Amino acid sequence: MNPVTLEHITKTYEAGKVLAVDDVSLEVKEGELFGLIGPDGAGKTSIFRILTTLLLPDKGTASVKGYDCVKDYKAIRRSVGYMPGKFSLYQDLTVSENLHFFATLFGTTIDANYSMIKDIYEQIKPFSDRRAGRLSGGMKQKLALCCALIHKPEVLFLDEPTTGVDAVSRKEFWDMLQTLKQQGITIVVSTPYMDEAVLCERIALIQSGKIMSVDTPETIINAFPVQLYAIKAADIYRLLTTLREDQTIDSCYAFGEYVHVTFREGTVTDTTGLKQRLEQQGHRQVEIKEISPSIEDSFIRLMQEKNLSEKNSSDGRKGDHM
Ligand SMILES: Nc1ncnc2c1ncn2[C@@H]1O[C@H](COP(=O)(O)OP(=O)(O)OP(=O)(O)O)[C@@H](O)[C@H]1O
Repeated sequence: MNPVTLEHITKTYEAGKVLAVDDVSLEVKEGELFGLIGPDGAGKTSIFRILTTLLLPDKGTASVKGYDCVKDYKAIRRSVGYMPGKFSLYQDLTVSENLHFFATLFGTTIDANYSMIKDIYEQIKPFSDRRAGRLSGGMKQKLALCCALIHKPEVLFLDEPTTGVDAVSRKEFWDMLQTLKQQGITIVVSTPYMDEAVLCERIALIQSGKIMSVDTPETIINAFPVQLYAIKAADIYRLLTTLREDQTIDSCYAFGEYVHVTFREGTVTDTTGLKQRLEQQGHRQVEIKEISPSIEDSFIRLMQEKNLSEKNSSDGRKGDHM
């Protein structure tokens, strides 16, 4: 049996008014580094809290290591490690006091499981007498990871561990996850940073509580159905407005210094013609090139398709009442 499963999990708040998780089914495989990728409010934390038994689902079933997330909550709490999104350690306790505290809570000692945290703890050891509240973001994150690992969990849940952390610490953190994975721990990690998706073996793209796609990052990228273009001009904002009005263009959105564009199905993709039209409309330094999509492009495409199908089904329902 897969170590993490969700079957038709739904979670609402405020007496059903806020739909946070919408009929989600997922399986995470043994020893996998699995990413839950989505923006703020997508439902990632709600899913983590259900899997770590801190929240009850409205509907559906979930299990971790074969234990039911509702009935077997005690067994789950013993066998998982959880690093919540918000910094969860005791700010007034020192680094070593925090670690001792979490070890004691799980009925173990730092010495007993030191091999588990050694590589990470060695990096914060020089600050072992410093209060957690006075550590840098990257250090706090390393300490939180040590505390989540101190009882040798079989499954590790990390909710947005790199949010608000500098680029170097983010890189170091992902290197640590790769090392932990090699020790056989199943890791489920969430992030709003699309560039981190490619560091996972498989990912689920989540938006408004719905899973839009689950696969390897590579397969999701390869499934992008059309050719993508990047267009640049001296005035990027005016370029975006012009492109939105162009009848041949299906979608366009700002992406760094470029606008990413796909053409409508059935239209002849004439980039030379488009360049000329843009220049005739006063755009300067126009550049158009074919590019390969990134996970972020795939996410945007899936989101647009989801919105369109929801709109069509809602229009259909309205039509039924007429
Ligand atoms: N206790 C709550 N009461 C009401 N609404 C909530 C509550 N917790 C979460 N929500 C709402 O549920 C939706 C999903 O939130 P959730 O925290 O699970 O998403 P997330 O992807 O983890 O985003 P974030 O990073 O912002 O926490 C959001 O619309 C959020 O505002």
